[in-house]
Amino acid sequence: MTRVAILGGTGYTALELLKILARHSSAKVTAITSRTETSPIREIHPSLAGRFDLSLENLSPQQLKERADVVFCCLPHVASMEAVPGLLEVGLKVIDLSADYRLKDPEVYAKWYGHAHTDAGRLSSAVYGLPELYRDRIRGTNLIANPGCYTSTSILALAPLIQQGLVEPTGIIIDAKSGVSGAGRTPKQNILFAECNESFGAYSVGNHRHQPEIEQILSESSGRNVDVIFTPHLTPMDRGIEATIYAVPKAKATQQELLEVCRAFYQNSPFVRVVDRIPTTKDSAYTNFFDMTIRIVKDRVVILACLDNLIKGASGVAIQNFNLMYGYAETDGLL
Ligand SMILES: NC(=O)C1=CN([C@@H]2O[C@H](COP(=O)(O)OP(=O)(O)OC[C@H]3O[C@@H](n4cnc5c(N)ncnc54)[C@H](OP(=O)(O)O)[C@@H]3O)[C@@H](O)[C@H]2O)C=CC1
Ligand SMILES: CC(=O)N[C@@H](CCC(=O)OP(=O)(O)O)C(=O)O
Repeated sequence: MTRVAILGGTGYTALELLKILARHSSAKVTAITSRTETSPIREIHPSLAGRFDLSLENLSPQQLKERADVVFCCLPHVASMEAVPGLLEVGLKVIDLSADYRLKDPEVYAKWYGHAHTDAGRLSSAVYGLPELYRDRIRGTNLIANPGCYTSTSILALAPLIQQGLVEPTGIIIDAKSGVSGAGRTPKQNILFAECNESFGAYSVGNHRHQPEIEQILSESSGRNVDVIFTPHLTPMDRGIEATIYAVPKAKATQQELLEVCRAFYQNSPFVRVVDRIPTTKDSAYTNFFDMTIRIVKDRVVILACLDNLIKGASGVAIQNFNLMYGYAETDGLL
């Protein structure tokens, strides 16, 4: 059994992690933290009643080390890079769900997050936790930078065709839509029911922080200089992300040939489904699957992709990373 602690236990990603860990063959949750709450976890997340008896606690790194082997850090960015160094220093492994260790360049981080990086020395060694691209690196690391939800959708959709030189790496347009849980459980005005219900719109146009993350990972993994326009939208659903992506073809290939390239690329990836039909968010809701298809429309390749932002976009992929780090089956807890 691997002993697991969760930081930020009152939030949505923590809840999804706990639901998955409850059915994992080899993980035992031994601590769940909060800065302020001390209630039993079943009172904060009633769906966990009967599954976990733990209460929330405010624990130091040393106290966590006595109880756990690995920590899932479910804190907001900035708060996370304040917590992670202390956890690593006492010898814990860390899977960080925030954005704090995803970008390699601290200046790019400061520009997009509006905050100087306080643990910049670890950015080069943290491993980007997208198993479909970096399975081997994930196996040997102590610090996982778990990907963002829009980012996973966009990278998984584009990586095969960019790596194979089948679409131009520049001028790519990613038109993405997210359910409201993507914004977390911490209250904010734009996610109040009366603001977002029956309403739909774009936000952070041209300046969303997932744009440099998508470009960094697609460029690094393909060896090409990838440039995208990323436009996120908030849609009045609980959960799910859909991305419609437009790219210029670089070589002559039919729709079926492009689908076959993607199927071959993901043949050893149990959570990627390259399908013929157009996927919807309901197909992958509450699962760790990523669904994609391709159409050719006039002179563009159009990729359509969906995942559940809280599972494949956050807590599910975090468990995939945990499984790889500890040598468990990649699907443990997730099917
Ligand atoms: N929601 C999503 O779909 C996705 C989220 N992520 C990332 O995962 C992380 C967690 O997200 P999510 O669970 O949705 O967030 P929530 O807002 O639901 O929960 C975050 C938790 O962190 C704690 N917290 C809040 N502010 C601070 C702070 N300043 N210092 C320390 N702890 C704090 C809170 O717990 P308490 O107040 O009890 O201490 C809170 O419950 C974030 O970094 C997010 O960007 C990544 C991919 C997708
Ligand atoms: C709907 C919504 O608000 N979504 C969030 C993305 C959630 C996510 O993946 O966040 P991190 O990259 O910070 O971990 C946003 O646009 O900020």
